[in-house]
Amino acid sequence: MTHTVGVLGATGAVGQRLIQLLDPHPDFEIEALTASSESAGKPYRKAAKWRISTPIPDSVAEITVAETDPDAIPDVDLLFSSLPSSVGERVESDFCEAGYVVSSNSSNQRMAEDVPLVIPEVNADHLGLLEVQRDSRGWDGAMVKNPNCSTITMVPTLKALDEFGLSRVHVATLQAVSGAGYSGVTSMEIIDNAIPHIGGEEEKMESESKKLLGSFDGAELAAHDATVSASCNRIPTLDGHLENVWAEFEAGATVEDAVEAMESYQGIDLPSSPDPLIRVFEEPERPQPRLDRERENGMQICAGGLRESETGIQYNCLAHNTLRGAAGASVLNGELLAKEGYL
Ligand SMILES: NC(=O)C1=CN([C@@H]2O[C@H](COP(=O)(O)OP(=O)(O)OC[C@H]3O[C@@H](n4cnc5c(N)ncnc54)[C@H](OP(=O)(O)O)[C@@H]3O)[C@@H](O)[C@H]2O)C=CC1
Ligand SMILES: N[C@@H](CC(=O)OP(=O)(O)O)C(=O)O
Repeated sequence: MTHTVGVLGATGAVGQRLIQLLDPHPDFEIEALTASSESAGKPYRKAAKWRISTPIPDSVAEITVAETDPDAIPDVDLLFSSLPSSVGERVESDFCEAGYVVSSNSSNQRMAEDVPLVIPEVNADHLGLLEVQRDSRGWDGAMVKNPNCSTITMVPTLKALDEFGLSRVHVATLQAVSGAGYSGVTSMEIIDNAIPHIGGEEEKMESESKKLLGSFDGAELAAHDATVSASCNRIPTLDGHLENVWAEFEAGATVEDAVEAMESYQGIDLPSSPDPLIRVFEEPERPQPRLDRERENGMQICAGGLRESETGIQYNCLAHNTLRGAAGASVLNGELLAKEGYL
C-alpha cells in the first residue's frame, strides 16, 4: 500500500537526502514540501540549491514549497522532519496536534519520556511509547525521533554485544563535515586540521545511547545502566562518521565471541534495512569512510579492528552520517510506522 508523505525542511541538506530516498521509495509518495517563508511559494527546483550528485527528481521539481504550518499543507499520511531543532521544537508538536504522524530527525524532544527514540533494528518495541504519548498529550498524530548520527553509528554494535552484559563504553569519534550542514564548518577551519569539539554532541551520544539500549515494559522506558563516555572530533572527510569504541562487559567476551555476535545480529524486515545489518571486516585497516560509507545504499553499519583490550573489546565502527545517520534513519522509522499500522 502506498502512503502519501511530506517533508518539513525539504530544501536543506538532510531534506534533500530525504527526497533522494523517498522519490524511488516503493511505499511512499511525496505530496508536500515545506521550508522557511523565504522559500514558500516557489517551485522546489528554485527554492532548493540542489547539492546531491544525482539529479533533482522530476516528481518534486515543480511542487510549490509550502510554509511550515499544518494549515498550509495537504492531508498526508506521514511527515518527515529535517527542520533545525529550534524550529522543530516550535512547530513539530503543532503538526502532531493537528493529527499528523511525524518521523523526525531533529534533536528536539529526543529525550522526552513519552517520545520514542528509535533505530528499528535495535528497539522497534519502543514504538509502543506512542500509546503513552497519545494519552499524555491528547494527540491524534504522533512523534517518533531518530537519534543523532554518531549515536546511530555505534549503538547497533553495542546492542549486538549486550548479550555479554555491557557495563561501560568509551567512544572517540572522527566525524565528517556534512554533519555540520553545508555551511557549518568553513574550509579555512577544517582543511589540514581536526577540531576536538562539536557542541552538544558528547552529551547526546551519552544520553541517547542509554535510552536506545533501554527496556520498555509497555508503560515506561528504563534506560540501560551502562556508563557511556564520548569524545567527539570533526575531521576533513565529507561523509561517514568513524568511531573508536572500548566496550566493557559483566561477562567475558573474546574477539571471536564479539565478531560472531555482530555478524549474526538479526536486523529487521523493512525495505531500507540492510542484510546483514553489521558488516565486520577482517582487515585491520577497515572500515574507512571513503571506501565503506556507501555500502547497502549507505545504510549498513561497518565494524573492524576488533581486539581484546585490558578492559574488554576495542573496535572501530562506521556509518554514512546523512544516510544511515539522518535521512535514511527517518525513512526507516517511517517504514516501521507503516508496518506497525500507525499510518
Ligand atoms: N543526524 C545527522 O547526521 C544530521 C542531522 N542534522 C539535523 O537535521 C536538521 C536539518 O539539518 P540540515 O538539513 O543540515 O539544515 P539546513 O540548514 O540545510 O536546512 C534547514 C531546513 O529547514 C528550513 N527552515 C529553516 N528555518 C526555518 C523556519 N524558521 N521555518 C521553517 N523552515 C525553516 C530551511 O528552509 P530554507 O531553505 O527556506 O531556509 C531548510 O529547508 C537539523 O536539526 C540538524 O541538526 C543535520 C545534519 C546531519
Ligand atoms: N552533530 C552532528 C549532526 C547533527 O546535526 O546531529 P543532531 O541530529 O543530533 O542535531 C554532526 O555534527 O555530525
